[in-house]
Amino acid sequence: MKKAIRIICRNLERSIEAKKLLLENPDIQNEFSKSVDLVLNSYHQGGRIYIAGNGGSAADAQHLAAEFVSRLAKDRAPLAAEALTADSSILTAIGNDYGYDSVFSRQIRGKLTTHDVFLGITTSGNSPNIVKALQACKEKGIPSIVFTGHDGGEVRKWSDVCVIAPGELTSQIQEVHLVLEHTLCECVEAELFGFDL
Ligand SMILES: O=C(CO)[C@@H](O)[C@H](O)[C@H](O)[C@H](O)COP(=O)(O)O
Ligand SMILES: [Zn+2]
Repeated sequence: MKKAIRIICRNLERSIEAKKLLLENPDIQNEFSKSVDLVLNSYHQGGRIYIAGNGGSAADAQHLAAEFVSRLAKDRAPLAAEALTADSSILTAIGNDYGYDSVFSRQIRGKLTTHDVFLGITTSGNSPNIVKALQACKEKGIPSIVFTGHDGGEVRKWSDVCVIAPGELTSQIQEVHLVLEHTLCECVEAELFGFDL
């Protein structure tokens, strides 16, 4: 029991430390602001946001898509958004027939237009299916954003906007990503629906 208390306090300190680094870094904040502009631009053109990630970041992709389509905090019209992680038939068919690295890139080729925007979430910045997804976006002229960590990894080379969350550990980076994701939705809905922030 005592051990659990020590660990929760340690983890809270770690989470606060990573978030504090973002609070003090205008370059990352500026890059984040570009991600809001890209998403707004897509909605203004009648497009939508498509989101993908692996593991905890797949859950984040679905969490964020749900908030766009349903709502974050205030009542408003639904916003079109889709997580590319949610259809087990599509994921298993592509995984089985073309390989796991292609699970997102093939959906991007099939579903997205240049009016849409893709958001990849990867703490390492090196998950091959996210790298391939960004390459597919480049090929098709689809705007792309990544929320990543560490030095930005491979995804940094292929994305239009790359927001690098501070933190040494995957969990810390994911906890910063969640703040970015909620803030992205909050900023987009405030702008589109005239909410005060
Ligand atoms: O949630 C966690 C760890 O907190 C894990 O499920 C984690 O998301 C998985 O290991 C992912 O495969 C990591 O992928 P990525 O963030 O490096 O792209
Ligand atoms: Zn996790």
